[in-house]
Amino acid sequence: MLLRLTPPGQVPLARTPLLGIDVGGAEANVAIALSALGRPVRAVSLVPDNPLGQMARGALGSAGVDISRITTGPGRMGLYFFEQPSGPIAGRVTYDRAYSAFVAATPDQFDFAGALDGAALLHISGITPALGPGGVALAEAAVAAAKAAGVPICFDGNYRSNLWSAWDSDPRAILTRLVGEAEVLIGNHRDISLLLGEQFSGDGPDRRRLAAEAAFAAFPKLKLIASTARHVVAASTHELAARVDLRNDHWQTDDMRIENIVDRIGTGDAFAAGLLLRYLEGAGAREMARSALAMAAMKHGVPGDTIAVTRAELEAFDGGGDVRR
Ligand SMILES: O=C(O)C(=O)C[C@H](O)[C@H](O)COP(=O)(O)O
Repeated sequence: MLLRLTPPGQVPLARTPLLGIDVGGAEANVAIALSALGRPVRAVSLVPDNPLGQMARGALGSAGVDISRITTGPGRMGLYFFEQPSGPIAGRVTYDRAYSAFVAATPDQFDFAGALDGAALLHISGITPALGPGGVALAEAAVAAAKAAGVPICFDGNYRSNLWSAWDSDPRAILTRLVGEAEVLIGNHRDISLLLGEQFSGDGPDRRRLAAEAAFAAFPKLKLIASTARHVVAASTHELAARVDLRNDHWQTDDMRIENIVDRIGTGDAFAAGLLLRYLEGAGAREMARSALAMAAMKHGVPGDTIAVTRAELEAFDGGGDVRR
């Protein structure tokens, strides 16, 4: 978990007198979205014992997530600054999260086995190991505990090159070990290329199928691979499709055009929540892809890193439009 600081409007970070504050973090975003959709969710983390840690914990707690396993420890809260895309200028993330309380923690400070008691799934993101050796140790301990308890694992690649390049890391080796234990992988052909050291040729859906087949062959535990396909038309207009590959089936939705984007951060995590909601219910590829795409699409209209919509709101989603009253 970390806090996001955002200049209002399109003001550049270097000149802003004001910053808005939100709670984010890949796993936390999924936890909040799934909880709002009606799934019981428990979060495991460690935050500093100060108002910033309380804010992070509080965001999960007020969304109905079980925060009894979020403890406190010495160190700081991780931060990041986000400049929204603006016309021809790309958006930008500036991280300020080294030496966070979370990465300073060691696996023995967590009771992963206890936290996983009764769990249907462990969700973990590739951002956690990208944080440094401390993050790798925590991610590996959580995955080992899930494996020992027979709890399936969902791994969302979430590749963050700026985090991996900030230390002497070997992302391929680390991510390969984690994905090797996963039943669900959220990642596209580029994530799979990074894992396998192999490029996939072809266009769009063909390349994704080739990549998925290679990943299924390399990682025998994988049952499901899901990804988004994004086409950036303009800063505030994107086209988005969802793809789900099972070993014996696949589904790719049509492109959905999303205009007047308010905030694109957290759309991948909203996608993960929509996917997992239906995966845990045993839905097929088409239903999972549709639910994941609807959640991702809706997140583009919500400021901040997180989205909390109910199941009824997800099911009523029809691409937006006028005011309902
Ligand atoms: O970058 C990080 O370290 C974070 O965890 C902050 C954000 O909350 C997630 O990155 C959102 O991820 P997307 O859903 O892929 O946009």
